Order: sequence, then structure tokens, then C-alpha cells
Amino acid sequence: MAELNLSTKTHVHSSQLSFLSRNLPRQRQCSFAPLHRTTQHARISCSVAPNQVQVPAVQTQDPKTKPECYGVFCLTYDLKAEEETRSWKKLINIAVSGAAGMISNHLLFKLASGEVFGPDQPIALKLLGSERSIQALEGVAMELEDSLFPLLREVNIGIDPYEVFQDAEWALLIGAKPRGPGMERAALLDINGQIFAEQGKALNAVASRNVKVIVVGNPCNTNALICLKNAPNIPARNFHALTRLDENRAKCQLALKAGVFYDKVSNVTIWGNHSTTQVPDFLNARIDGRPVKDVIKDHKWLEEEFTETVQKRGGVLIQKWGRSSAASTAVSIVDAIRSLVTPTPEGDWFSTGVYTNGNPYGIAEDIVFSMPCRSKGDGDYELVKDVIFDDYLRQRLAKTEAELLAEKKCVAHLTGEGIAVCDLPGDTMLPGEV
Ligand SMILES: NC(=O)c1ccc[n+]([C@@H]2O[C@H](COP(=O)([O-])OP(=O)(O)OC[C@H]3O[C@@H](n4cnc5c(N)ncnc54)[C@H](O)[C@@H]3O)[C@@H](O)[C@H]2O)c1
Repeated sequence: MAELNLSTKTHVHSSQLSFLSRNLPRQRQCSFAPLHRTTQHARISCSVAPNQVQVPAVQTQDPKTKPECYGVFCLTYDLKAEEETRSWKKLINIAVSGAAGMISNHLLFKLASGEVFGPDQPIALKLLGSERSIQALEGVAMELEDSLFPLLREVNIGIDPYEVFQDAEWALLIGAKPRGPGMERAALLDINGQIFAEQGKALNAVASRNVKVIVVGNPCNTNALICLKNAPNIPARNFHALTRLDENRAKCQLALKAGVFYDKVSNVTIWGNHSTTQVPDFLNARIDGRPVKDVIKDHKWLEEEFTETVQKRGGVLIQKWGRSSAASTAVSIVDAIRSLVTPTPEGDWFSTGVYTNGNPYGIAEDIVFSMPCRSKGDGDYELVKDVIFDDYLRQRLAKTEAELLAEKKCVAHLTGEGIAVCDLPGDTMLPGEV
């Protein structure tokens, strides 16, 4: 411990504070005191005995330069010093919007536990809420404090995306308004589209140039399109719309029908929009390495029941459970991230909504469309080329493509493409709607 380089500009986490107090009992005494209740800045004060190891330079966050750090996460820590006992990777900044909502309530604890980015990856969480949810956001931050996650080094909370998204390397955009009773889908597109236009601009201004963005808030494909159009300095291929929950649901249904555990189901694609026009692809999917159609002979079930069950699973779940599928959505966000940061198993793929720009399937360009992808684990992806199509699949693709093209016209005012003309082919539902 005596070698700890504590004279550098350091940040000390609470867990290190207790570690230090255990290991340097006579060298320093530290206390923690909130500085300012409303801004949640805190001061760590230490006294040092003469001629002994230097204590960390005490840092308090400057309210002018830093978004709101929360409570214990305002304390300073020293990752460098900890390298002596374990090898940490460089801290990564993860922004989460809608952080006081139901999905985040599951997701944040998975992120902080190391389940997503690994047990040697310290993280900073930057939590964006709405004005209405700021109190609840403090509650979330308190629960994160009380969980004592060693990997969770910083938590900032705020309602200004230009502050919260600062240097974000991942942006998980969950916060959105729910569709109210009697609200037209077009109205939802506009209300939520404005949120994602603003957040796209903020990412463009302050996030890492290589930030990976996963849009969850619905209608997520078109929100992702709006977001990327408002962030011209960030590669469009870095933006995703979450369709992984739909993929997971499709895998589960195929496993049930085939009477096999779901780990035997692979190569499942969700094509198109995260709405009830989505196309769960059973033509290219495999069970135990064999084409699904060779294993499940009931093709009528595949074409009719399977597709509809997956498309409407979220709505049925709300009817049973009284609320939407927050836990399994959080799991699917974890799956989506892990698919980008770990190499895709040989021969398999995963679904994600990505910007169409030179796709090999003949899908219209310049929309966000869910497609089969593979990753080398570097955060990037490539489209899978060896997929087959039949008439049934083509017809379904055309329908979901038409819906996305119509949604795009509805939000032209938010993508910088002129005046919006909203003529949706039918008032389709989000998968979570009843
Ligand atoms: N893509 C998918 O697979 C999928 C699955 C489930 C839910 N969803 C969508 O995810 C979204 C969130 O779901 P939830 O169950 O967590 O909802 P929720 O209502 O529990 O939480 C949403 C939170 O976002 C906040 N919020 C609203 N506007 C905001 C803004 N501009 N900036 C920051 N925060 C804002 C709200 O205050 C609320 O705390 C919904 O749009 C839902 O339809 C998508």
C-alpha cells in the first residue's frame, strides 16, 4: 500500500475509502460530507500524519464543468492505484435515458454488476431523466449507491442531454412517452420524435465520436432514424433500434413448438420494424443446426400462429401482468450490447435495427430496418449475406418496409427532409400495446 501513488489527481470511490481506512489506519482519516444538498456535490476530507504517504489530492466536482454527480459517486477514486491489485480496463461512459423508468430499473443494475461489459470493466453511468422523473432518478442513484458495485465508479444524474451525454461511449436511449389512450400513432411519432431529435443533436455535440447508440424508446426504428439524422458527425452505422426482445421471443416460441430447449435455436432474424408488422424469419432460422421447416413440419403454424404470437407477445404480457415487459427488455438490451462487444459464434447471427445504406437484400435505403448481423466483438457489425428469401418472406418484408417508409414521411420535419406528410398504411401497434 505504501507505494500507492496518491499524489496524482485522483478520484476515490467509497469502496477504496474503506480499503484505505483499513490499510492506512494511522496515516489518514477521512470523512465524507455532502457539500450542497441540491447539487449533490460532496467533499472528502482527509488528514495526514507528517512524513507519511501522500494522501490523494482531494477533488470536489466543479458544478460548472461537471454534470451532477450523485452522492458517494462524487468522491474521488484512483483506478491507477488499484491496478496494483487487479487489472482494470479504462473506464467507459454509459449514458442511459429514461433512467428512472421500469426497463432501466432492471438494466442499470446489470450494467453496474459487470454482467454486460465484463468483471474487469469499470463504468460510469450518466443517467438522463425527464423533469417529472428527477426525484425518482435520485432514488435510482441511491439504490446504486447502496449496492456497492466495485465496478461502478461514477454516477451522474440530470435532465439536460447536453450535460449527461458528455463523452458517452454508449448511449442507451430508453426514455420516451407512452402512447396515451386514443393517441394516434402519428402523434406518438411526433412527440417521441422530438425527444430523439434533441438527443441526437446532443450526442452530436458532446458524445464520443464513436458512441454506440441503442434506441429502445418507441417507435424505436423511426426514433433511431431521427436520432442519427440529427447527429451527422457520428457514423450512421453506430445507431441501432432494439429488436432483440422480438428475436428472443421468436426463439422461445420455436423452441416450445419443436420441444427443444431454446439454446438449440439459432439464426433467427427479426426483419423490419419493431411493430406488429415485424417479420420473424423462420425460413433461415435453425434448430439444432437444421432448417426450422425440416424440424417443425406444421408450416401453417409457422406462417400464421408463430408470426402473430411473436408480433403480439408484448400486448398479451401486459394483459396478464398489468405492465409492460421491463425485465425481459432489459435482458435483451444486455444481449444486444454483448452481441456487439463479443464475437458472434461461428455460423450464427443476431438481429438489430440498423441504418440501410447499401444493404444486399433489396430493402429501401435510408431507413432503420432490423436485419441479420454479425460482429467481430469490436462494437461494429456487418450484414449477413447468405440468407434466402421466398415469396412469403418477401411479401412480409414489403409490408414492414412500407410502414417504415410511411413513418419516415411522418417525421420529415424532424430529419431535415422538409414538410411531414403522415399517411400511415394502417394504425399498427407497437409490440407492447394492447
Ligand atoms: N424496443 C423494444 O423492444 C421495447 C420494449 C419494451 C419497451 N420499449 C419502449 O421503451 C420505452 C420505455 O419503457 P419503460 O417501460 O421503461 O417506460 P417507463 O414509462 O417506465 O419509463 C420511461 C421513463 O422515461 C422518462 N422520460 C420521458 N421523456 C424523457 C426524456 N425526454 N428524456 C429522458 N427521460 C424521459 C420518463 O419520465 C420515465 O421515467 C417506451 O417507449 C417503450 O415503448 C421498447
